[in-house]
Amino acid sequence: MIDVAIQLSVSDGKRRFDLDAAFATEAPVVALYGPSGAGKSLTLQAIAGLLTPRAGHVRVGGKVLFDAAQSVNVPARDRQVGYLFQSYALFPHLTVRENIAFGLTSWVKRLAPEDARRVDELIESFGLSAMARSRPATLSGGQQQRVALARALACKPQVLLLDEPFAALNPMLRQQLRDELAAVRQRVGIPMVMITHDIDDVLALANIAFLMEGGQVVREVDLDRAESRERVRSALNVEPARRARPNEILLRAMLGKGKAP
Ligand SMILES: Nc1ncnc2c1ncn2[C@@H]1O[C@H](COP(=O)(O)OP(=O)(O)OP(=O)(O)O)[C@@H](O)[C@H]1O
Repeated sequence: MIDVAIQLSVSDGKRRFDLDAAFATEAPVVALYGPSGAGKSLTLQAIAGLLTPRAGHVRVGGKVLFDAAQSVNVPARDRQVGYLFQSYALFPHLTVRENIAFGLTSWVKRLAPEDARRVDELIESFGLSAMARSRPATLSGGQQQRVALARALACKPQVLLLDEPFAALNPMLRQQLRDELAAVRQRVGIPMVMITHDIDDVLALANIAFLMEGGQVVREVDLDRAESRERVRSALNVEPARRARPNEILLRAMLGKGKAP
């Protein structure tokens, strides 16, 4: 269960943005979808504890991570949240293995034997064994994404937050890594909240999509409902003129961004 209701404002002196976002769902894969500047990244940062809302709450899997009324604000490092940043944010001077192990170590704490085993398992299961001693700059985009994903999972998160997980990848690789991510989610069994601009990501991975606009959640589409599925499935039979991206046309219509065919 992910239950988010947050109000916060950010300002750089000249501009101010007010976020007032709320959504709650039992669905395992949640997409936050919407135009640039809608407040999706700020929402993810507030869930992770990187930003503190002035009001509201963040509850994940029955745990209260933030509740303004009850003065609860679990520090980011204790939230058990895995965060995959848009550009992966890998440390260029560390090897693949060191990157994955990073959150499990510190200046004073060396990698414990059980953590080292976990890191090695992740390296193996993400197909990174051959490059475990390489640095990120020598890896392909897809390999870098796998390292970032393995790093996000290393500290056994209770939820995985993904900010545009496929944005940096070419279209061919994107489909392959969507499949891999779906398989990883099945394997680790934790919920995911994913930001995306790409309708195909929503269709391939999400159980529910929340459309964000102007700092608010303005609509939800339950992709598990038979009716929604039927509309998406019927997209495959639309006339040739619309065949370029039929899924996009339909989902845009459902999310209120255009006309249904
Ligand atoms: N510190 C800040 N000061 C002022 N405005 C900010 C600050 N941080 C973010 N914003 C603004 O808040 C709005 C929402 O930002 P956010 O990054 O959440 O958008 P987004 O929906 O994730 O967009 P994108 O899809 O382009 O990443 C944007 O207009 C952004 O410019």
